[in-house]
Amino acid sequence: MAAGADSCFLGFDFSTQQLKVVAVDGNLEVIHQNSVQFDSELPEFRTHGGVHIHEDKLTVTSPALMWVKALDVLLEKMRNTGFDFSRVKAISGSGQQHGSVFWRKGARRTLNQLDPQKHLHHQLQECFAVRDSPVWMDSSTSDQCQCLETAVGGAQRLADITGSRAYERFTGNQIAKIYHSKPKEFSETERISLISSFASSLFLGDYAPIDYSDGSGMNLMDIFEKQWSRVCLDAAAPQLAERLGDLTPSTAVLGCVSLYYTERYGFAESCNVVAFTGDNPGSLAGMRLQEGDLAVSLGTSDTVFLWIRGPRPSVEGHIFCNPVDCSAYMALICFKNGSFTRERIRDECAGGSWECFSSALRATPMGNNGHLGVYFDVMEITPHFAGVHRFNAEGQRVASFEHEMEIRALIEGQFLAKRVHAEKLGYKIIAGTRVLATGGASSNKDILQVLSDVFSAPVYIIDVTNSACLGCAYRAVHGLEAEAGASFTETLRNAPEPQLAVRPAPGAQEVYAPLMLRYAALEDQLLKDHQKSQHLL
Ligand SMILES: Nc1ncnc2c1ncn2[C@@H]1O[C@H](COP(=O)(O)OP(=O)(O)O)[C@@H](O)[C@H]1O
Ligand SMILES: O=C(CO)[C@@H](O)[C@H](O)COP(=O)(O)O
Repeated sequence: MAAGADSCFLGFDFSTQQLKVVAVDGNLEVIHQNSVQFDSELPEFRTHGGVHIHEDKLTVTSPALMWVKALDVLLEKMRNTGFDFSRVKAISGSGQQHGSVFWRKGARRTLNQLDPQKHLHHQLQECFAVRDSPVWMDSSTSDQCQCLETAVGGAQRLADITGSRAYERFTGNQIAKIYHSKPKEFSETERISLISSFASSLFLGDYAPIDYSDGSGMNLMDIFEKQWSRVCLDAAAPQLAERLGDLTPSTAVLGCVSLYYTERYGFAESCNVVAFTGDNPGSLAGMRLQEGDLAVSLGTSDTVFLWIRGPRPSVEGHIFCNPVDCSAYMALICFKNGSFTRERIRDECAGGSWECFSSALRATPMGNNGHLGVYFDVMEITPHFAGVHRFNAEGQRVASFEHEMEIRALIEGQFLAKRVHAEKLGYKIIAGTRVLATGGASSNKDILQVLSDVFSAPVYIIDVTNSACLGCAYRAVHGLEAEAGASFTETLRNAPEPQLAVRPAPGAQEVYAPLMLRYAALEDQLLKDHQKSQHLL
């Protein structure tokens, strides 16, 4: 790698609950980490878990200005620790996927003329035509999803173009909802960004393009042609192409940081901004996923993702363009009931302590003596139903489990679901399979042990639980070399390898192989019951 050891690269992650940053030096060693928690450090925005859940329980938004203020606070925290911004050669970053920011007419001029004497949030407060941005947890756009699928010729046809059938959180459907429900705000909008491209716009002092990988999560982009799909744009809203701007390769250098950052924080004028992307694509880069590996991210959402070459989009799961290799793809499955559900069960069954939660996992046997649970506190994405459902070893529904059993049922249920759905996508666990874990809950070894047992495969972790930040610091390094043709793997060959965290316990395969079949059948039945109750069958 070309950079000297005294140079440095930053990776930001605008995720659901916090803004985080990781800095690596020219030897790819992590030299700084910092974060801003939205709920506790920016209480004036009154978020819970970084979001506002509206009265209908379906609409979920976050104030765009909160993310701007978080950046003010984060950069000041870094400066207060003596962080030397003049060493930074390039930055990149990621954002929670699918969320959208609606810039008001005139916002571009404000971005172009940022005054280094003032905070960003003071200057940008009038710049959003829609103050509360829809985020990935929103599930209020079923009607728009139906319209889009009808317009293109069905769910599979939409997946063949965009990599996914219509999903409520996907940006095109969210834009269609805003167009119909807030026509005035829509007409005042000059640009629509994803959270990732909104964040890079803050650094560039100008509108940044949406990258191919995060752009794949919109139901608007043709993932094979890597351009907007005319039929999808037309189905969502008028004059959308001009409001979305161009798409860009995820490895592209977009320009240099604006004067605001050089004058206020001492960044070098030559500091490059490499395209920002989605947090899951960022994690793929951070874990340096190889073909054959399976990554499990245990953040606010839980996701499973894979590196793939010959994508075959289907009506389950998503195909995104690969963020580090333009000729490849990634498959992703998202589960909405992740950390918040684990926190609820921790509070109800383990006195609010992760240590007690872990003790319960250690005290209970693999397979939970046949007790199985499905814990969907909110409408799940994969599969699409809600509710808490508990079953005893005989398959009979029961109303409750004792505390320790409940904790194991939750974690086993979450991981059985991941394996069942990964295998539905065609993934096979074979000898040599590595499961790479990341996200906040990957710091919990007892949770990782269950993951390893359910998948009957060793689990690896990287030092930094936030692989999206690390991945984006790596992408910043690679961005400077990508134009000359260097591959991500070559550029990152000296980065630390993921470390083995846990191996499956003896006998795990025998316990979980039959449980997987049982879980899959149960989930199918619960889905059918839900569809019947909604008159969908
Ligand atoms: N020791 C732990 N055991 C299990 N979960 C944990 C532990 N520590 C933190 N977490 C979970 O990590 C979550 C945050 O994960 P993170 O990946 O940072 O989220 P995001 O990137 O979506 O903001 C918290 O909501 C919390 O539930
Ligand atoms: O919707 C998805 C992926 O499709 C989520 O994974 C979001 O990208 C949110 O990420 P976290 O904040 O939970 O990491």
